[in-house]
Order: sequence, then structure tokens, then C-alpha cells
Amino acid sequence: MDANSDVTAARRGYADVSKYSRAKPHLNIGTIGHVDHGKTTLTAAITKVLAEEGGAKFTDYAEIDKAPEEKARGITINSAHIEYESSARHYGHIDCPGHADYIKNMITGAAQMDGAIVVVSATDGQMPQTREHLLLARQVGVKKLVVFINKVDMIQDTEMLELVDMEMRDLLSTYNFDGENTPIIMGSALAALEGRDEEIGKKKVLELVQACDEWLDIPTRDLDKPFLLPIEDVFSIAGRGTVVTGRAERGTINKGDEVEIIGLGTKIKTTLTGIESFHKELDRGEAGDNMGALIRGIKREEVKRGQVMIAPGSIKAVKSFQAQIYVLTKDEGGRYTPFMASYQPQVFIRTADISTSLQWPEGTPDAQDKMVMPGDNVEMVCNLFHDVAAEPGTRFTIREGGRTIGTGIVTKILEYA
Ligand SMILES: Nc1nc2c(ncn2[C@@H]2O[C@H](COP(=O)(O)OP(=O)(O)OP(=O)(O)O)[C@@H](O)[C@H]2O)c(=O)[nH]1
Ligand SMILES: [Mg+2]
Repeated sequence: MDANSDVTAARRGYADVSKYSRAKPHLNIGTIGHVDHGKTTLTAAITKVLAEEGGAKFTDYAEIDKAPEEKARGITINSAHIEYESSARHYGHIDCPGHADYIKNMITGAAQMDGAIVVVSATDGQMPQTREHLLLARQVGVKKLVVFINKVDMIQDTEMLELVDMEMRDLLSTYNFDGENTPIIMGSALAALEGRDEEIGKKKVLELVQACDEWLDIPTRDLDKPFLLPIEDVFSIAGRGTVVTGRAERGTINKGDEVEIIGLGTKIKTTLTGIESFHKELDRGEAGDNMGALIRGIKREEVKRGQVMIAPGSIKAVKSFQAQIYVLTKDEGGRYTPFMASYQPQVFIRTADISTSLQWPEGTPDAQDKMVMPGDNVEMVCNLFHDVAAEPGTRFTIREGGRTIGTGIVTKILEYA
């Protein structure tokens, strides 16, 4: 899913959005963390506190928690898209009602998070889902987090708070986040939401927003990335040459630029001699454009759907990678039965459709007997029968007999073509 539709999703349903300033940089964030630690309460509290400052519409707890069902690649995800703005930025914020929804959302990127707020209850400290969400955040490419230690109204013992702080910094470092410098704010989301105990309530929420402004980085937007066009179709135009068509996924391209076409056993360099979009000749194409690209000196048979046209050297074709995979339940249209290593589905990456063998990563105990159940979230190795352009962060779906049975995101390249 591209950045633009994420933004649209994040802004869906808010009629007054048009009055918001577009001048502020936009960032997609969300609350993550263990069940009941206060993610939804904090989300509501942020909108309440910022509404008082004039940068949000107050969205109360019930409104957030009855999140609409959304379809992302055949998977139903319940998630609330909220928006607010600080003095520095405009935020799209996602809160999911359940653990399974966080997993699906993060793997499918239904609402991609550029950064996240980890909510940890001071009464429990880190719990299994705190760890699982941190791992997933790392896997899907979230680089920085801010921590909110919640429910401090229930803790008298300040040593306890120091302990939670220390443990969180250790945990962040374990998952390759910057444990030492990550901002950790301690407060009470409920106090802020109920408008009491300002010292641990409203003040701390404002501190949290400020920490997000200062610590979380604005990601590189699609337009600023190197050019990539997934090839959908190829034509031969008499007297002109070969034209490839598709929708540019990222970057910009100019007539006359050198390009490379890779994947499915091919690696060729050529020059873009013409760009056409909706029957108009263009000098420049950019992310989001549907375009036809005229390429020099290439025969129609040399190029096919599933390959990508790229800025030379910007991405490589691969034969094997490790990925975080969510396997759909039967209610989501997925399999009824488990599968094991050596299962061979089709992997769909952009416009490519490739037979693939799934294996457990090296060193997995009892790999021969290990089963993957519908609804599981697993990390597996994908050995592709043909090479395709991919890099960490590339998303794909897994299909079998024409239906989607899973979705995944590349975490590590194991073998290049
Ligand atoms: N005492 C106290 N209770 C809080 C605070 N924040 C949240 N709670 C309570 O903790 C419970 C869980 O809060 P939620 O916001 O629903 O937690 P959640 O993380 O969204 O939970 P799930 O979405 O089910 O994972 C609710 O009863 C809240 O009222 C707080 O700062 N102090
Ligand atoms: Mg919740």
C-alpha cells in the first residue's frame, strides 16, 4: 500500500480535515503494547489534550474501540484511524482493539506506522505482547519508538517505576532500538482523559507528544526514493519499439534516463526514450503515475510482467529471503488445515507470481515436525523458483489455488540472483 492511500485512510471520516494545515509534515504512528495496558485510553487522552490546544477533534474511548472492520488483502482488520496535530506535525494515529489485529496490521501494512508509542503498564511492566509488538515493529521497519509507562497513579513506590524504566531500555536494546536515548514518559492516560491530576495526566501527554515530535523521524517519501515500476504488461508498437506499462511505485523518472529491468532471469540496461500517461506524452513520470514507457533497443520477448523497471542498481533480484508471515484463518478465507516445511504455495510480489518453497530458518528446533496453523504469525524462509526484485520491507501475499492464504513482509535477504 502506498503512502498516499495510508494518509487517506488515516484521514478517512473526518469532515473537518480540510481546515487542517497541510504545511506540517505528516507522520503515521500508533499505540502498541500488551493487552489492557492502556493503548486506547492513551489514544483518547491524546486527542482530548490536543483538542484543548486546538490541534485535534476529541475522540472518546468508545468511538476508538468500536473500530471499523477493514479489508486489507482479504484480511479483516479492526483498527481506528485517528488524527491530530501538534505545533510541529500532523499525525495519523492507529489503535487496534486486539492483539491479532496488531499483528495483521503490522505485517500487511494496512496502516503503516512510521513510528510507534509503546504503552507499558507500570503495574505489570513488560509482558509477552509488549515484546511481540516490539519485535514486529523492528521486522516491519519501524526505526524509532517512544515509550509511555502508564497507570502511574496506581504505583506509590518510585523504585518500581525506575525498574520498569530500566527493563524497557534493556528490552528496546534487545530488539535493536536505541534503548539508551529513547524517550520514556511516565504518566496516567486515564487521569488525562478524565481531566484530573494534571501533573501525571495532561502534562505527561503533552510531554509524550513533544517526544514524538522530537524523536520520531519523518520517513523518506515515495517520491524521494529511487525509481521503481512493476511491469504489468508489454507491447510492441510498430515503428517505435517496445513499451512496458505499469503504475510507478516510487521515485521519479525523466525521458532519456538510464533504467534497468530485472527479475525472472533477466538483467538488462536500457534507456527510457518516451513516457506516456493517458495518451499524453510526458517528460517526467513519478510515483503513482500509470505510465507506458518506451524503451530503446529491447525486443518485446525480452521483457515480461513480474519484472521491474528501476533506477539502475537501486534494488536487486533475489532467490531466497526470510520473512515474517501471517497465515489467514479459515474465516478470513485461508486454509482449514495446517502446513509444514516444504509447503509450496505461490508468492505474489508486486506483479510477479512465483512458486515458492517455505522452510523453517536454520537452527529451528524440531523443524521437521513443526506445523503452521491458520492464524499463526511465523518467521520462515521463502525459496523462490524464479528470482524477483525484493528487499527488507517488501510486502507480498501467499496464494494457493487462486485464493490468498497468507501475507508477509521480507525481513532478510538470504540469496541474490
Ligand atoms: N488506574 C488507571 N487505569 C487505567 C489507566 N489507563 C488505562 N486504564 C484502565 O486500564 C484498562 C485498559 O485500558 P485500555 O485503554 O482499554 O487498554 P488497551 O491497551 O487499549 O487494551 P486492549 O485494546 O484490550 O489491548 C481500562 O479499564 C482503563 O480504564 C491509568 O492511567 N490508570
Ligand atoms: Mg484497546
